[in-house]
Amino acid sequence: MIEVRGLSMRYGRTLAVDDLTCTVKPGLVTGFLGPNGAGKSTTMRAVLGLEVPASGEALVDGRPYASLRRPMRTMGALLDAGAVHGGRSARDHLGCLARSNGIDRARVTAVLDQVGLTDVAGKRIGGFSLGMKQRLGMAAALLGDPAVLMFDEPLNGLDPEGIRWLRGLLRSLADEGRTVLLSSHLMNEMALTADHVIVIGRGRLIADAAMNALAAHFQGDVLVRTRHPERLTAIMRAHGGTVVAADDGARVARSAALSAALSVRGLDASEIGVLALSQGIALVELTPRAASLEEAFMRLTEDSTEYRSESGTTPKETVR
Ligand SMILES: Nc1ncnc2c1ncn2[C@@H]1O[C@H](COP(=O)(O)OP(=O)(O)OP(=O)(O)O)[C@@H](O)[C@H]1O
Repeated sequence: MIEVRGLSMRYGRTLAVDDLTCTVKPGLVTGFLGPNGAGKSTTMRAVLGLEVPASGEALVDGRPYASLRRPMRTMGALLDAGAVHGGRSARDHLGCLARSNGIDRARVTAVLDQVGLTDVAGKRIGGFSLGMKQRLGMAAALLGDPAVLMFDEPLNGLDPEGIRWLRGLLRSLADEGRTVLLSSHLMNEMALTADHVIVIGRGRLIADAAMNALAAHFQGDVLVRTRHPERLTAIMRAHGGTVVAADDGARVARSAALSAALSVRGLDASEIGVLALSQGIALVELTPRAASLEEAFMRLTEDSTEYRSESGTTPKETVR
């Protein structure tokens, strides 16, 4: 388990992490999401004890990482896949790590196999692609067979096959009961990878929710096009619908040119159709629209920016 409690991190005048509290639980793949500069890497560095917090703390299995007796056996991390000695072979690199951490040499062979690098284990790391370096970084993180794993943007540089492989690996690690945290700034990628998401914006917690709860929270709307928007809006509101003018877009058919587009939430398409019929209102279009998680993410992180510009503070909105 990883616990972050009231963590704040500063770089000079920049408050990179602002009173962040969250828990990463075992048995789940947890996505750590936020736009560029949100504070994900800084939080991960704090978890590894690489930065000193301005306040608060980050604990791994109940203890600060720096105080762990055998850190690599408790937690494996990959922050920067490029930060390896290019002159060594993959096997030598892992062998050195194993030796200096008192880890059985047999683990080197095991993790090389686990990440699919056995065939190139004797080659110099300098000639590795970014995807291969990501796999090597994974191997190093797995070397101590730790119960907690943390990866910063591990999907970067992987081709589609590599991404599929990594998703399978993360799933199997979580299924073994390990704690798995990975960061990304791409919500759609995370939707296919994570069971749970922690979203931050400008260093503050925006959402901490199961992936399916987040998807349900951001259900899509129904696009309704009619020549009688006022009457239809009134009847839909009377029946619990939330109605706003919809973005008409550029692709309005000529037959719909005189109509207005409405975005409706709280009523489904069939309910809207029945209400329109009951009032004798013709509909030009009735389209349920699914919100992608990428949109949900944009809306979540936009909210934090909006509040900031209005009041100078960002609220802690936890979607549950
Ligand atoms: N070494 C540093 N010195 C000064 N400022 C820094 C340093 N590292 C990060 N920052 C600042 O702290 C904030 C958080 O950065 P961080 O790298 O943690 O965000 P991130 O969510 O990981 O972003 P990305 O997705 O771009 O990696 C940003 O405003 C960034 O400019």
